Amino acid sequence: MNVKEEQYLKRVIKRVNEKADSLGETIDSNEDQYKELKRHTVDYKAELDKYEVYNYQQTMSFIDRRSTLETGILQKLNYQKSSPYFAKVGFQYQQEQEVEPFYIGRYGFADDRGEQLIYDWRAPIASLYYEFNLGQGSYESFGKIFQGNILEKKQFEIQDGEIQLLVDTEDTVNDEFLLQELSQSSSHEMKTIIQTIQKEQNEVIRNTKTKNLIIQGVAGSGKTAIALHRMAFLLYQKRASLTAEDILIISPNLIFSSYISNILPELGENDLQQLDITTLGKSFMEETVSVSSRQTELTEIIERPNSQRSKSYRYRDSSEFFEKLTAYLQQLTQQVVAEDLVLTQEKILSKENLGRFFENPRQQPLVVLIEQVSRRIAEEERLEDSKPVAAKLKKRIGFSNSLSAYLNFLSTLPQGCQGDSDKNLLASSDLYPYLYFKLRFEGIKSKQQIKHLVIDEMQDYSMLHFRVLQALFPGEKTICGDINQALTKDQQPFLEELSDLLPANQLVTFDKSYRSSYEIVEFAKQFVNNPEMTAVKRHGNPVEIIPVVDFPDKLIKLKQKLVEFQQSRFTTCGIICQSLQEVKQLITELSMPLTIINENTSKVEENIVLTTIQYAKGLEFDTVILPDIELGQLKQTDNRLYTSCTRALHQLIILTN
Ligand SMILES: Nc1ncnc2c1ncn2[C@@H]1O[C@H](COP(=O)(O)OP(=O)(O)OP(=O)(O)O)[C@@H](O)[C@H]1O
Repeated sequence: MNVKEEQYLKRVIKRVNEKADSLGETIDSNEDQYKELKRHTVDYKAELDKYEVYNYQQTMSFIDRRSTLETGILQKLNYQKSSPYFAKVGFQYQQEQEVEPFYIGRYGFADDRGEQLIYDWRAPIASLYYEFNLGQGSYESFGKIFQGNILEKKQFEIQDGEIQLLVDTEDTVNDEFLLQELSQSSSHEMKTIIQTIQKEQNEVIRNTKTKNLIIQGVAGSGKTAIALHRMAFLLYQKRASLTAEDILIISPNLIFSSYISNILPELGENDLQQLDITTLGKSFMEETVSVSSRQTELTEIIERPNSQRSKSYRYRDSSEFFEKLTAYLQQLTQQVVAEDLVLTQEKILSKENLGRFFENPRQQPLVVLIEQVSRRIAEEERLEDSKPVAAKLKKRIGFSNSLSAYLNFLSTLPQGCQGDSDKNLLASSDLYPYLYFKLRFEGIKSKQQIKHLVIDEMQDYSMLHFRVLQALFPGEKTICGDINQALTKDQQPFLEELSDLLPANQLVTFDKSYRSSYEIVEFAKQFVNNPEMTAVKRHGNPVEIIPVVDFPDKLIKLKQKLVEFQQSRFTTCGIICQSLQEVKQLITELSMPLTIINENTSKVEENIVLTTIQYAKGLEFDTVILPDIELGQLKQTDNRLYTSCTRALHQLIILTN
């Protein structure tokens, strides 16, 4: 029992309560005022002129907006009543005698007298907690560096207004706290990690300078968590110029979107917009053509990697495909300048001179370039109208729109690689190649005013995806993923290519895994070639490998494990299959409440989940069961097996044929 800290906590909670009570009263009186105004406008409808009505409406909308704001503040105060802060730093500024205490919490709090009793975890002063051990420390605020000595660091676990745990720590974040945090059971929603952000993670979260930040990290190293905390930090830091509407997250599927959707609201910010890559791509298409499902293509590539379809889909990610696409675009330009241009009966522009107009260092879209060139020719040759010139040049391309030109390009590809796009249905694997083509052919107007793009699971996108995204969203980006978790391809030159593509980038690498127990990380490491990967020293059960002889035997053993899970302290279990076929078989045989995750699943309702790695990636479960692994698979490198194993926090069970 630390009397001083108990007293401070009481004082803070008292002030929070006072503020919450007074705000509660204000909200109630706002509500009364709103109702009163509404009643008045209804009762006196016939007598009010249009200006009075307008005035009433304006006042009501103002009250409404104020109430929304105040209700948000009240929610934060209610949280603070129970758990106002989690850390304290005692800091002695250089050349000062006094040691000032700073308490750090999820939200900041100043009482009515303006005394800052709690600092938001994103405030500059909180860097002292995340970045420094006891001793010398500094932080930057408004461009000024404040230096001094950190003489005290405490970490708290406060629940229901009571101190449950209090430790003095010399380090940045105390290990005991981290381990306690990591040993908790998971839920189907991602949690905030503000209490235990690690030094190297903090540097990324607080990085405001890098335009394109790329985070390559081993499974469970906190990439997604960090990317989201970084957004919360930027929203706080740049609140005058950045709002939640300015940020867009590209997420791999619906279930992942729902898994991460509560982080920003928990941190007191509005939720961020999320879109999958196909929906985003489709929003840039003016044509009324449909686009097939990316998830169906991914399933084909994962489950039948050698089928002709898979080869054709994967071909679109290859450098050969990109070279052919670029060459085709060049050929179209060549066609435009291949012959002399008859301007009038007397005037002919030689093809050599025409060619000079078409030098294109700024890589303008071909159609735009033709229009510009036509205007220049008309000006130089004193023609009345540039349109007939443009029409003649466009005719030489042979296609009136990007889609027909792109479909023609597909027909020039080697047999078996042409794919199955047509004028009514574009294959998902053709969507971004097509958008790239369109960008270079007639251009795409960027509609969205997105200032920051977050791309998670970067390894599952091709360079063409990134080329298009960079062209459409030239602003800031946070891109994270793990090349060893690539679902569909060998990603060796991926990071180099990505770095070359994005200007002003910084690549950060994380090797420490926080999600899984030591035993699980050590086991999973054998499936990838990454000796750098390390685990937090949090021990758990050994990985269980259970041989099964046939399907009925498998069912018995699987059911038994599920019963054990239900009796354990764990709350979430993921059964991750190698194929959809296995999922289908298990659905009919496992007669118990479980949630099947597929393309359309947006919420997990049950504790047990049945799915494939395509949908489980990015997620996590206390217990993971892999029901259909061949013994031979355990002896070789395998991205998908690595990804599957690392979904587990505490327990990994593998049933082998
Ligand atoms: N500093 C931390 N303190 C507490 N928990 C952490 C910390 N860093 C990461 N974690 C936890 O580790 C788990 C993995 O985090 P996250 O999903 O962000 O990792 P990831 O690198 O995106 O994983 P993957 O690539 O395997 O999907 C989460 O449960 C997260 O809360």
